[in-house]
Amino acid sequence: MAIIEVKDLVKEFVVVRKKTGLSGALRSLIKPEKSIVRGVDGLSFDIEQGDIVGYIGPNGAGKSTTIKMLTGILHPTEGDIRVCGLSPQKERKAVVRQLGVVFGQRTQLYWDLRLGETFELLKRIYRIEARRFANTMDVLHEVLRIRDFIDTPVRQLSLGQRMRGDLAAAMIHEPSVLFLDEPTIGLDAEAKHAVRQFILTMNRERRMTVVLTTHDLDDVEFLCSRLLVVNHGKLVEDGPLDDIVGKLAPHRLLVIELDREATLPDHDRANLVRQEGLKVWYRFDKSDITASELIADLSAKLPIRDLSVQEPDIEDAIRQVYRTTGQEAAG
Ligand SMILES: Nc1ncnc2c1ncn2[C@@H]1O[C@H](COP(=O)(O)OP(=O)(O)OP(=O)(O)O)[C@@H](O)[C@H]1O
Repeated sequence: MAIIEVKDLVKEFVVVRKKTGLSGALRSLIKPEKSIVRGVDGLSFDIEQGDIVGYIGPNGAGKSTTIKMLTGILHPTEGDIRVCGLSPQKERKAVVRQLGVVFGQRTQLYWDLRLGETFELLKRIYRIEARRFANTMDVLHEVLRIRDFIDTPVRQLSLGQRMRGDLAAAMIHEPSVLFLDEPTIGLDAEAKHAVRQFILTMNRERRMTVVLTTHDLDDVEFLCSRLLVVNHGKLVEDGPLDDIVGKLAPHRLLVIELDREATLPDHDRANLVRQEGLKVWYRFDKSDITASELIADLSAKLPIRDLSVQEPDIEDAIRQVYRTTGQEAAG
């Protein structure tokens, strides 16, 4: 059974259109002009236990609204959600025990407490038995190296330390699902690496399901077995990163450096797209011919000194999904 089930989910917001000028402001006050914004527009998907799923899309696509509904913070306008078989809205307390939530842009730690005091407080809130708490803390110390700043007040932590503290706090009650909203935002390369390693470790060792919202495609590449791409509140792609990129950008380039000038042969499954001196570029589709077949064909006809295969740029491919699906949804 899927650990997260989402069916025909819709969230509408009522927004008041403000008029300009004094008379407009007065009119808005007396007779406000309201309109409806669909933040989420008919989403359906399932997530299996132990998956790490990247939930991505451009600004305003509906990611945070979805996460807020999955965690019970917002109520859907329509549709059904089950997390661990429970409704986050109707059985909020029971669901919250199963969830860890981290928002990269906003700490959930207590600003005035030392980090260790925050953990003690959470231990009481979740009524965690002392030995279990000590074991979890040992694991968290090992993976996140939080011992160095456990006695520092939260307000004095660096962004990277604070994020490690937030991740640890989200894990204290050993949740089955972890929701991460931009967990690497603003972090330096080392801190990003630490966060990503932590997510992988928790996933592998505890079979923890992770739903990750991010604009950082390195997070996606490093962590996610599956991507859900949303745009204008709708699901527009669902599958492994490689499949999505392969579908949108199926072409690869074979870059050949020649030993000397030669007549460049045509190929029925690859196109010669560029030539500069002794360097030539052939474009081919991975589903038509493999790189090794093409290399074998061409090396029989060309004096090759060196060669390389250029994969499509992931960032370009994802930008293309956002652009094309955005136009479709708007049109
Ligand atoms: N409280 C609200 N009132 C009115 N409109 C809202 C509210 N919250 C979200 N929206 C609208 O719903 C849509 C989806 O917003 P959401 O914050 O879920 O997008 P997002 O994908 O998380 O974007 P970002 O990547 O910028 O964080 C947007 O059009 C947004 O303006």
